[in-house]
Amino acid sequence: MSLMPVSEALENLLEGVEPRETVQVALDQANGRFLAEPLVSTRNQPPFAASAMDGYAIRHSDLSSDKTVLEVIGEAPAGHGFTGNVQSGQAVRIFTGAPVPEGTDTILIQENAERTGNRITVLELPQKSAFVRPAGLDFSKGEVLLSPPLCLTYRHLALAAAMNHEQVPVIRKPVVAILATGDELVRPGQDPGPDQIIASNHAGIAALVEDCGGSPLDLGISRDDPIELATHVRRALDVKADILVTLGGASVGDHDLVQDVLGQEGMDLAFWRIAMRPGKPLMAGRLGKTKVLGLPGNPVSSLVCGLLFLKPLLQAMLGQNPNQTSPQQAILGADLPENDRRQDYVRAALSEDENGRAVATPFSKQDSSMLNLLAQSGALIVRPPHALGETAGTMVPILKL
Ligand SMILES: Nc1nc2c(c(=O)[nH]1)N[C@H]1C(S)=C(S)[C@@H](COP(=O)(O)OP(=O)(O)OC[C@H]3O[C@@H](n4cnc5c(N)ncnc54)[C@H](O)[C@@H]3O)O[C@H]1N2
Ligand code: MOO
Repeated sequence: MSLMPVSEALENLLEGVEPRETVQVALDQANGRFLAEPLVSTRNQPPFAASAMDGYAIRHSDLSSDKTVLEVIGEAPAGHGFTGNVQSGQAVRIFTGAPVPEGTDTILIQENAERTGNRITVLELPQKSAFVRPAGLDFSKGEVLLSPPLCLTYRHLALAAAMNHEQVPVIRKPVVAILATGDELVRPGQDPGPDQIIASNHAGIAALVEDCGGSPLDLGISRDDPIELATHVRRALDVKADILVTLGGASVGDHDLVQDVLGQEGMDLAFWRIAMRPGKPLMAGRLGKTKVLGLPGNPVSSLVCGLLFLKPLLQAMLGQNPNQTSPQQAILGADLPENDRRQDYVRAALSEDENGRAVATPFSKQDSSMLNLLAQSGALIVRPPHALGETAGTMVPILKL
């Protein structure tokens, strides 16, 4: 049986995937969303020369090496500029953020002025233009300040607000319909029958989808019954899901019906079975405009395939560079045997040595049903097909979890 290499499968999956459409969302809905179009400033910031300190707006040319005395002729709080023109020998009381009055060019901070009635004495000479923020210091009208690809965070949203955008154009969240399959499964919180287990993959994959910026849609659990499976699959198409993720039923057993049913529903199969462990029975295809990703049922296989395939697919749909999970290096913490023909993703504890370097120590058990070990793992050690045995202390590529 030939197995497709991981890199080829990923390339195949991402081929021709375009970012989803642009939607406008309010700033308070935009955190963590992906910017769809360049954001252009609609104004200068600050829009006027503004004081950066509380003090007095003065004319620098008035200052002399002797103690200069100036007459205070008015006040400029933030939001209320002084309207007059300041002449030689005059000053205006000013506060942080207020426009610098006409005729003045320098701010004398109040700590360096002694005030008596309407007069101030300059105690320390400021530099010319001290504490004046020129108009447009931060940015100017027409400048492109934010550009895709970009995941909007608090910093970008504050800037978008300062540019006077009430809404921002973001890429629509891809909808990922998630369908678990199997007679043995019940939802978390339910009482399983004697031969049943709790469906865990759904919770993990839904969280991964959210982390990646997608919108998970719970299609529930289908029994191992072709008619029930087909009904669930059609629901994913009815809601125009961008991706249908099936969990389980991907392998070769008599009750692994997923691929047959999807085929009957019209799926174009792109690939099935890849040279990867865990995750060999991974399947991908297309049902109309919906991408189909059939993840293996074994929980660790499901989640590792989610990380390696579903995540990049979502990144591509969100206009991001989908190669963000490139491996880092760590010191191997224990010997590893020779690898077979499947690229291996070895669950490993991550620690630091005395020099602060990352150490990845593989767990001795690697069964793909063991979620507890995956939860304890800090990294996956990536082992290419047919890698030779490696001894502790060598450098190995890892994917941090
Ligand atoms: N004869 C062969 N048997 C198997 C092969 C093979 O090549 N030849 N491949 C094995 C590999 S590798 C994997 S991985 C599994 C995956 O099989 P399926 O995708 O068909 O998954 P199921 O058989 O439905 O389930 C496998 C296992 O996982 C449990 N499961 C399923 N869904 C969930 C869920 N949502 N949450 C938690 N656990 C789930 C299920 O109960 C099974 O224990 O096939 C091997 N067999
Ligand atoms: O590929 Mo399966 O995922 O080895 O357990």
